[in-house]
Amino acid sequence: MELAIEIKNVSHSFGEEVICDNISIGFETNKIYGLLGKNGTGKTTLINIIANQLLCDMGEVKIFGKTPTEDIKVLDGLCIVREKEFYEQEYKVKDMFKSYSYFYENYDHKLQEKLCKIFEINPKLVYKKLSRGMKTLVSNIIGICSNAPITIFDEPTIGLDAVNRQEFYNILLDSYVNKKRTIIISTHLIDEVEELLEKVVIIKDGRVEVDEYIDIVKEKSYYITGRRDDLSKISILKDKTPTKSFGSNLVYSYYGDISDEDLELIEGLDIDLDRMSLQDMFINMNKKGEALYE
Ligand SMILES: Nc1ncnc2c1ncn2[C@@H]1O[C@H](COP(=O)(O)OP(=O)(O)OP(=O)(O)O)[C@@H](O)[C@H]1O
Repeated sequence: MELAIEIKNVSHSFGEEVICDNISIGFETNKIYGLLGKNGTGKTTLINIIANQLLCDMGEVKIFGKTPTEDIKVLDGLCIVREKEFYEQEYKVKDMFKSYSYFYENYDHKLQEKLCKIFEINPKLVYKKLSRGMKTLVSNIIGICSNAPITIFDEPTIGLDAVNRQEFYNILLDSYVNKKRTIIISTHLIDEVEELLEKVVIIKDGRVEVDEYIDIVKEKSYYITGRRDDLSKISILKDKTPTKSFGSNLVYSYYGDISDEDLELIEGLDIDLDRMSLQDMFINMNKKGEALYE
């Protein structure tokens, strides 16, 4: 297993606030990752550290086996796509494409033309006159056409309508199938990326909560429903708070393995075991569950 990015024991704080707390992740080559986390969990901070745009307090990041200090050229293999890029606002879109294309040795100009037609972007327009969604599309087109060995999309569908969101992900997948590379999509809109992802990394409270193949994540995500007294016999639910209750029935959301003893009990008792979607798993994992009113 070759690693495109190796994050080793990275910690970073802004003032007193710990954002990354000893994070270690290996992003493999030629896989599509979802980097998931609630607002403010540090996804962008981590991306900035990967891109060497922010120096972490501790730990190190290797790109294809080397830190940027060892070889600054490793950063050439990286394309970061985000809304707040430092684009020259007065440039025409076509000039922007041209200047960005120089950074990427495998930039696909033909695909760029096709994508402009599909997304109805007029390359002759001045960038600052584009709508918010169109600006996002320009960034995404650069990201797709870069063919960079590592492409990171930070919230790539901000401002896009439902049609363009779907179209963007379809095109991204086609492009990936045509040329395999490491793609990381940082988002909290999980439903729309679920089908695309091969691996999922979930960040919570500055730590890596999940780093797993999506099929395994799905296999380990359950809703467990039954009567309160039956469910009290299931050991994995001890000390857990139910997600919902209706009458004498409770629903628990559970992520993890289920022991054979618990499975036997579940089969023997009147308990339902249902799969939980990635989105629901993410929401339940991050739920605070505090009452709004006393
Ligand atoms: N330059 C900075 N100085 C101080 N605090 C910062 C700075 N950049 C980010 N933060 C703080 O670090 C935390 C993580 O921010 P970050 O932008 O990395 O989160 P995120 O997971 O990308 O969030 P979102 O999903 O909302 O974009 C936030 O509390 C944010 O206020």
